[in-house]
Amino acid sequence: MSDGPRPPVPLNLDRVPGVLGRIVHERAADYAGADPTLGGARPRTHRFEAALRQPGLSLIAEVKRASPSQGAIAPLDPLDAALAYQAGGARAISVLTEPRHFDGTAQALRDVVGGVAVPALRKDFVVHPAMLREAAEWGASAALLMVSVLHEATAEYLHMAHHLGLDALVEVHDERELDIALEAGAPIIGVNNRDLTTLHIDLAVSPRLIRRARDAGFTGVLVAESGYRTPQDLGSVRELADAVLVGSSLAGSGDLTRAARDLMRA
Ligand SMILES: O=P(O)(O)OC[C@@H](O)[C@@H](O)c1c[nH]c2ccccc12
Repeated sequence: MSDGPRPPVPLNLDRVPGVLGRIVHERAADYAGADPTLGGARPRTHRFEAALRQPGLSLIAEVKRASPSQGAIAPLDPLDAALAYQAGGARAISVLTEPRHFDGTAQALRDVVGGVAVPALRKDFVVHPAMLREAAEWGASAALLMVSVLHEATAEYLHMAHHLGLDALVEVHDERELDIALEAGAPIIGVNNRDLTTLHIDLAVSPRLIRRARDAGFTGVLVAESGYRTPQDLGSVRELADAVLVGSSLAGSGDLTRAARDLMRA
């Protein structure tokens, strides 16, 4: 059996600025020396993509216990939180696995995968092929790939994710990154309203880049990410995006099922 795509050229993480730069350097150190081989190809189920393609705006609800911008959010039990989100109508669950800034763990993802019916996304700062192999081994349906980190290696990482049977949420924050994602042939593109180098949120970013993607003829799935707290906030993407990714406002709400339901009420 083939070992799949060749290991990619090393990433140049020194170009990544600010808070994001610090985190990706830490993650790269965590995985320095890890085995980059992927193993044999796994069948793609497109489960994550199918969940987001359902009619109406799909909710990806995030298990987020802490963040660099807010510090501690809530001491959630990951599986309880995911079940509550699912009961509130979430069509997919995003699980942070980054340990230092987001209080995430591998076990959180495994617990969620084992306990919910909807697909799960590994939300981490992927800087090494081993992180994708883990995502597949832990049962995730998808992994996050950030163009701001991977740059011209985005297509290669997308190919590796697909080889492992994973869908990829390819995240962009500006026009240049969007063009890289489109060029890479990403079937699912997420537009982050938060600039991860400064943590500043601008809800105008998602509608702007989603329009640009559609104008360029993109027929894949588009996800608006970050900063959504009220149904009114969703107004600017309701008719544009296929899905919205929401973490902090749900995770810190105290009643996750109700918060999910209330947010998505048209
Ligand atoms: O908590 P918020 O503002 O609802 O955002 C959720 C999600 O978009 C955010 O956690 C996120 C988007 N892209 C990321 C990349 C890494 C870590 C976290 C993220």
